Amino acid sequence: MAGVSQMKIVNGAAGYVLEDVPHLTDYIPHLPTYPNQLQDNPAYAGVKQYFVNVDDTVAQKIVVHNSSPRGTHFRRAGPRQKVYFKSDDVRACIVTCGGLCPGLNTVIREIVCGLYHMYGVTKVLGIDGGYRGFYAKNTINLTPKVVDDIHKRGGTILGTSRGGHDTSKIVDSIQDRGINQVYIIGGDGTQKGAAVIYEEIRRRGLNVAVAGIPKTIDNDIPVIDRSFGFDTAVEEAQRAINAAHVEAGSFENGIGIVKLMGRHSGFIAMYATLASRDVDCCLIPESPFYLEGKGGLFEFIKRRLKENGHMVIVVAEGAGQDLLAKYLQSMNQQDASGNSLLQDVGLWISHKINDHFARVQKMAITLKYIDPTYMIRAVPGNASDNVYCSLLAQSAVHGAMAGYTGFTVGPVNGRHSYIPFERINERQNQVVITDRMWARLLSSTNQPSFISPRVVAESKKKQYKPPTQLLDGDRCENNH
Ligand SMILES: Nc1ncnc2c1ncn2[C@@H]1O[C@H](COP(=O)(O)OP(=O)(O)O)[C@@H](O)[C@H]1O
Ligand SMILES: O=P(O)(O)OC[C@H]1O[C@](O)(COP(=O)(O)O)[C@@H](O)[C@@H]1O
Ligand SMILES: [Mg+2]
Repeated sequence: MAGVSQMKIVNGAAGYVLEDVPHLTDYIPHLPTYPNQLQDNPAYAGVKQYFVNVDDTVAQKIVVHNSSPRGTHFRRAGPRQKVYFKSDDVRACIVTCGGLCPGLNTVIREIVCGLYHMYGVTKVLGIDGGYRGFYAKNTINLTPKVVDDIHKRGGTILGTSRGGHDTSKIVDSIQDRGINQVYIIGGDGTQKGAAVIYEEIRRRGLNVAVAGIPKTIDNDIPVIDRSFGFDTAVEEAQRAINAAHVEAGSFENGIGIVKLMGRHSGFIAMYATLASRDVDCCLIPESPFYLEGKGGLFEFIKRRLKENGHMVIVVAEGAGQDLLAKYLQSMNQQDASGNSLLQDVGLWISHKINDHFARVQKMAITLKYIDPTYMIRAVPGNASDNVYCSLLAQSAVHGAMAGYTGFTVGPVNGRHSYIPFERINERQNQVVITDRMWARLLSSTNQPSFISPRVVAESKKKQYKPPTQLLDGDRCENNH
């Protein structure tokens, strides 16, 4: 695209590649620097080598062979010895966009407290109601006192929205308010919005750092190990699965169906299934399935009911949409952000199962459908997500103070890194059904793979690789 800055790529020895993030000095040379005041902070005085070395980078792939090139790396997140902002000059703002996610308030809290306690920054504005809040709403002054206990609440104290991204109005507002650090918390759509905001800021030559913090319960953001809120959502989903199991187990031929969020990525359904062990079948968008005939869902349900007398099915909201489109008239509706609005696969599948067992099998079943929808995301972050959110927020603050911009922060193989927007926005993270994690799921539920033996044989013939090949998925959790 014309006018879009190029990703900074640095090549090194033995196939080393650094996919670097932009720095304010790339387009505003000779910016003054200041010593990082953290070096005088008693809390960090005892930390051996507290500052990150400017050359530290994080490898994207950590499973390598002796002949492998060193591969792609990202800049390591963390505090730098030199900063590019004087504390008194910083005017930061925080915005939350897209759907809710456990931990949003924790990230807000830790950005405010991180700026205040680590860097002495006192001017932090909250943008009310997502991107459109930049130009259509008032701002909120955020201080450590205001955010003190917000991490205990679900949602976002700033409010959020879909749609309403108007780049030039947003950047006008940033400029008019004298904001020089923009913290943008949101999912795949939001990070795309952050990338165009960064480009416009750069085009105008503004001394403004743009930092993205990836949020989504769907875990559909690539490169990073996982997105915050995902862990909490999987934990909350257990409650729905437990209820489905209890209900199903209490009736003869009981079937419990739980629909879980996951528009294009089935991570919540997959992890909730693996965690629960009560699930007999998990259906996700990445793995097409069919209902009738040999190897189909109906045949499997009949067998499981015969063996166990009851069963639990977990279905991700984006699963089977192609099947539904065949039966129902596709409405092709979109939300304000342009995300497609899905048909209710849970209701549809419940209806199909009821109908099949009544009409074709002439067998009495009791089916209970549970749709916890927003209950898995409108909750505060759990302990692990809260710690994770704090690290994300602090890494973002360190990056912006050090003059980095146009980046999303996140852990890559456990090490927090600054990742260029291009890499975050180029694709969606999805369950790789040829990776081991999905195989683990299949072996734990013993459900059909819904792939015919002929297709498996043909794809094996086509894609034969030596048995020691590295797996394709770039995320460690898929490849354990
Ligand atoms: N391609 C895009 N360019 C600019 N802004 C976008 C783009 N996609 C989405 N947005 C904006 O990002 C915000 C959040 O997007 P949405 O898809 O609703 O949620 P999420 O960020 O959680 O995926 C919305 O305000 C939307 O207008
Ligand atoms: O009803 P809403 O608010 O549009 O949210 C529904 C969608 O939000 C999600 O929870 C996650 O969406 P984002 O993280 O992309 O905002 C999806 O799983 C779900 O499809
Ligand atoms: Mg999204």
